[in-house]
Amino acid sequence: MQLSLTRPDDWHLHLRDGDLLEAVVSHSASHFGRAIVMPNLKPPITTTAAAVAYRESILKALPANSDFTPLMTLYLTDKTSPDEIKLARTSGVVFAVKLYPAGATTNSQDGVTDLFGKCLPVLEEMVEQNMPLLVHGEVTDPEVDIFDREKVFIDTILIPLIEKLPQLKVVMEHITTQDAVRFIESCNEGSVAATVTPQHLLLNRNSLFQGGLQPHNYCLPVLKREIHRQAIVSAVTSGSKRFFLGTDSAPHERQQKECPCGCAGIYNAPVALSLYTKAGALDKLEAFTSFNGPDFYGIPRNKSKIKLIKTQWKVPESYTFASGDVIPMFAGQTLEWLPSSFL
Ligand SMILES: NC(=O)N[C@@H](CC(=O)O)C(=O)O
Ligand SMILES: [Zn+2]
Ligand SMILES: [Zn+2]
Repeated sequence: MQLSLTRPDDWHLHLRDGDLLEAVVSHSASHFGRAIVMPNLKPPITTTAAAVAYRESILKALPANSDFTPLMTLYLTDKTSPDEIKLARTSGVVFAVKLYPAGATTNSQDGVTDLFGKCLPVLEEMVEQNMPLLVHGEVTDPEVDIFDREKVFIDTILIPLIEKLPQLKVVMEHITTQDAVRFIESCNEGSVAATVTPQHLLLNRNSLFQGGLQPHNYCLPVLKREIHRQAIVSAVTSGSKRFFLGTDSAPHERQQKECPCGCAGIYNAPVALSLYTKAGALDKLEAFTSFNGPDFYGIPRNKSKIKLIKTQWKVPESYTFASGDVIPMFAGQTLEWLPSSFL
């Protein structure tokens, strides 16, 4: 048995840089046509010039015959200027601007401290340029319980934001809660959408503690209760155009995960497509993986196809690269659908 899908895109991907970029990029390039590449490097990609240079290094790291296309993003700071947004638009290679609330996640220390106080002129220019805002949707107030940070972000930032700028295109990245699903469904289709990761679709917060602390299941926003996971599954299998594939594949070397203060991020690029099939409703899969994303971003769907073959395969325990080991999501487990090469 096999499934044929229009070649999918990944609308939320961390490719890193240097040795790690070289190590991981082919895992994404072998399954996906395009990917929205996150800008949270050290230092972050805050200018169009830096995005153009980063794009060049990604293209250089690709296998020779690959036609994978990186879609670049800018990292929003308190100091980003409206002119930078104009430059981004004219470059033709920057497709979105990413909002990291300062301190919310990996490499977010240069992020935004006060969105409405500092970034309104930039957001207005983004409306002008039809440039989407991608959000890591969590508040950073240490008083707010970590499991509530997404809901509080919706109530205190996202709802006021779309009231102020109803024409701004917004993607709520890596949604984790029933609250986020309801919020997205309440917004205008075509203006506000969400990406869904394999981990938030398949795992609940028990996976963090199953038989002991499981650092390779730790990501941000942190996994939530089962009722929230079920809401995410319903959203993805409903056929709604507002939800699309964004793996949030976020490689960290093993030592950075298995240590006293481990990094947040799950490496799922090699297994993501297989894992999304586990949500069920395979008849709805192609819209989620291959149609809803390009339709929202206003770019053409891919023309080529990829096959998923129904056969059992074992996920490697780890990938060993020159730069160190990276442990994939579902390491050592058996999966049912194997993505094959392009048709
Ligand atoms: N998701 C994560 O847990 N980590 C991401 C950052 C992010 O997407 O928030 C990373 O860059 O490692
Ligand atoms: Zn994030
Ligand atoms: Zn991410």
